[in-house]
Amino acid sequence: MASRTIRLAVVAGDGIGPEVVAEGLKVLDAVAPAHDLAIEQATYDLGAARWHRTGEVLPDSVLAELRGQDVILLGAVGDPTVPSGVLERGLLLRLRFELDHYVNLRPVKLYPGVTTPLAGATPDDIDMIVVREGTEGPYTGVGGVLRKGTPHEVATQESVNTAFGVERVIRYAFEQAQARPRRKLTLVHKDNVLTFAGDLYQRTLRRVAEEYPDVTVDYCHVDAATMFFVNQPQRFDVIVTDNLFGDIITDIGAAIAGGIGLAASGNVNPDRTAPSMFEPVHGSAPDIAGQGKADPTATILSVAMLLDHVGLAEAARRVEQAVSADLAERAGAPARSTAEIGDAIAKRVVG
Ligand SMILES: NC(=O)c1ccc[n+]([C@@H]2O[C@H](COP(=O)([O-])OP(=O)(O)OC[C@H]3O[C@@H](n4cnc5c(N)ncnc54)[C@H](O)[C@@H]3O)[C@@H](O)[C@H]2O)c1
Ligand SMILES: CC(C)[C@H](C(=O)O)[C@@H](O)C(=O)O
Ligand SMILES: [Mg+2]
Repeated sequence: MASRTIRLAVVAGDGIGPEVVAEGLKVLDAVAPAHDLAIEQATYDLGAARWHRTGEVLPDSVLAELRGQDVILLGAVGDPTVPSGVLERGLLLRLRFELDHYVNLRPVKLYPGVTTPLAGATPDDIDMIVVREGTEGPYTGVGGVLRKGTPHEVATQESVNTAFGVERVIRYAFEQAQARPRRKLTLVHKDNVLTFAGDLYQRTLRRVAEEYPDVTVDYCHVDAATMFFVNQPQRFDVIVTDNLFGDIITDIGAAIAGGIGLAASGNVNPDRTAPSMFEPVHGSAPDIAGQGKADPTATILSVAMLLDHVGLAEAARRVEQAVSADLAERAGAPARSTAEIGDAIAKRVVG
């Protein structure tokens, strides 16, 4: 009998979600035996198909079951046949909010041999962690619409930032920065315009910084940050930022580190009061769904983050090394299908 069992909830979701999740699970199954790990897997049918069939997005009973799991692996949600926001807000964001995923952890890392659009950039130049706030900011849904459909319509969407929420994500970012060789933390915001929220982030950063004297603190407006991602990515080590800015800069991060098919993430509840959820940064990619073209690497790297989160650092390293070795051989090689990439990485994990 395995010495460790993890209860894993799988929400494959829409579009390429099921395709990439299948490969993530393939690699997880491959790595488990060597680490004496058993996976108790529960699959949850959530997403566009269920919504069409039943009108349900995330029933409370399913949410309650998910709370009882150790960890969640999610593919992607969203479908062109479902009104925009129904699944994104009702399923994905509801999970992040209800399970208190206040850290959205998004590494931006160029692996050796991967082609980047940044001329001359090396893996040393692109190696950062974005700590994106996950439960506040403009994502809370506060706001509304007046006189809808008239020429006098007014739509508001407020950014909600609490002292409690800002401090806990900043503390987490300091811990990340302190554990890395460069020990540098950059706040990315827009405090010259968003003066209330930006000021709360700035004051909190400076107060918490006193407890981390060995971490260098820096600030960058988000518009400038998008530019520096492209022309000076080595400026960044750990970034802490609000929910929306973090969403945007991590797509840029994915692009500079070899593409959205490689970008992994974790929706982390650091206090472990509910299961954390790991998922690729990308969406359901309806333009390539069902064609075996999706790159499952982001999901497989998210599985590595998942393993690390549940305390299996050695297994996580093994998966990351297998991915890195696979990536190193891709340049110039013929394109492979989703399953072929998953097979190759699973084989390396075992071998
Ligand atoms: N976390 C999530 O579940 C999540 C994230 C982003 C978008 N979405 C949703 O996904 C749907 C599509 O959104 P979008 O088109 O803006 O973003 P997207 O990330 O799905 O796709 C953007 C582009 O990247 C490509 N791409 C994405 N993942 C890829 C992969 N693994 N391999 C190769 N190419 C890949 C797509 O083909 C597309 O051209 C929308 O409904 C959106 O709301 C969900
Ligand atoms: C689909 C959407 C709600 C989501 C976000 O904005 O967080 C996505 O873009 C992401 O990056 O995970
Ligand atoms: Mg996004």
